[in-house]
Amino acid sequence: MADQLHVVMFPFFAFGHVSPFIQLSNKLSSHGIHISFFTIPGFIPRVKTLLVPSPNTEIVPLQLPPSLGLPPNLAGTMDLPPSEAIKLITAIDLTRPQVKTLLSELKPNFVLFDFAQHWLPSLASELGIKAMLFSVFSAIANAYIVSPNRLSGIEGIPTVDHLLKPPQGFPTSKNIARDQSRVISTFEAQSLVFIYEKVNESPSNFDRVQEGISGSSAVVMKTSYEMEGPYLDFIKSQINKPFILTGPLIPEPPSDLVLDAKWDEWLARFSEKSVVFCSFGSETFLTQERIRELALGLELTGLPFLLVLNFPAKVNPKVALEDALPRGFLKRTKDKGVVHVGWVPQQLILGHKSVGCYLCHAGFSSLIEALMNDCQLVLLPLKGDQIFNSRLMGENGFVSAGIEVNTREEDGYFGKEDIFTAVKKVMVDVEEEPGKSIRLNQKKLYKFLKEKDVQDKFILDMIVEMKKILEGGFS
Ligand SMILES: O=c1ccn([C@@H]2O[C@H](COP(=O)(O)OP(=O)(O)O[C@H]3O[C@H](CO)[C@@H](O)[C@H](O)[C@H]3O)[C@@H](O)[C@H]2O)c(=O)[nH]1
Repeated sequence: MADQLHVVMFPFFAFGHVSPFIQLSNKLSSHGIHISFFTIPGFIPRVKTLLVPSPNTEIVPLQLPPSLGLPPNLAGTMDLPPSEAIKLITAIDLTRPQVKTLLSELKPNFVLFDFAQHWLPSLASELGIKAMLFSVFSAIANAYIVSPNRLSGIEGIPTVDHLLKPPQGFPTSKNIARDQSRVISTFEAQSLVFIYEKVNESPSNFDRVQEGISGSSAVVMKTSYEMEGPYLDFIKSQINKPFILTGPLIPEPPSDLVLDAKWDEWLARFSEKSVVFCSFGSETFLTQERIRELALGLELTGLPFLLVLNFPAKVNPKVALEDALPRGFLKRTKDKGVVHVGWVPQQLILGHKSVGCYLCHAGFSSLIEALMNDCQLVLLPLKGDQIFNSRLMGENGFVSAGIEVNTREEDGYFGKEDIFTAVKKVMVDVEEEPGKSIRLNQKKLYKFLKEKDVQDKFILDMIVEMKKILEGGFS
């Protein structure tokens, strides 16, 4: 089919990035778009369970160079100690010749790439292929962190003090601010500094994004006006490119449709919408102190809970968990709580009828998965974009469909009472404010996410925009 659009997907190889690229692939392939999905061997099993099988879709393995000593079956940053995560970016940079060969053979119309591959647009352009940066981050996070005017008037790497100030024109209202002038805390600003730092000769993530955007035919974002209107307007005012919004990309149900009996039976012991599911995505880890306070806070709520914890690579999870959990905790809570270490089928758990609340790090896909399953949100962001997702969704945010856990300005500390208070607001005190309004807003968003035609239109519009770009309607 000569007129079938062909799109190569080239995500950064961390699951939080691969996952939205898969969801977009599924939507596009269901509308007849041919998808070639680049991934590394360690990811193939997981990609296969989520990528809906279709004659329109193929997985294309990419080999990371062995010279960096990365594990051969690496499945993203979660398999690397945090200090080595940068190696994955370097390894992706080194795939450039391989990517060039693959793109010249595949001859797609478009390649969608991630924040790290700043070199991709020029390579694609040599081959007559259109490149588009697909940002898996929310507009609010993009607006605060990588808006081109972020570094205006700043010499060198921004400090925490610089990062405490939003870029000029960022839509702050007294609503979103932590106090009268600030959107984020000192602890949160500290987690952003690395984004602007060069590592050895490698460009900073900020510079990678700027270069990636500047070479793109359009910027593709996983969001919508309903969710992020003011932040989209701001980012559009800063970037002179067409924007394509994919909408929230409601995930297709995973192909292993059924929840393991082990989880299903345990969850089914509790009443409808009563269980607090608590997890932190694929690459966010809690310190021992945070684990202890979180566990005690969950116990205080008296609600049933499923707590999923993970630890950085090379840490012994059994030992780390034993050290972190309060003495006697597992015994005291054995009738109501489970603590699990390792991967869980998150979408299926959120979809279980007994799960009513999701306490999480505010990873963007995790938020959408919770909302589409009609779960209440308790937000405990720890770094980067999570902070802004949480401000967006939290009590005072534009969406205001969840509650943020109160944390300390200087070090992000929270105590068990902070967990208890936040959960109680959306799960117990539901006839009082703020729980009442938050639940109403959560329901509005749930309805928006469930409107199939509305969601489908984002993808139909995207296809129209892509055709326009090919016809020269856009640069
Ligand atoms: O045990 C697990 C853990 C995760 N997931 C899935 O993994 C995805 C995780 O998505 P998300 O929470 O958005 O991302 P993170 O894994 O936290 O990864 C990163 O990438 C996101 C961008 O997509 C950012 O928002 C996060 O801050 C960043 O940590 C979701 O589809 C989950 O369903 C599982 O199925 N099982």
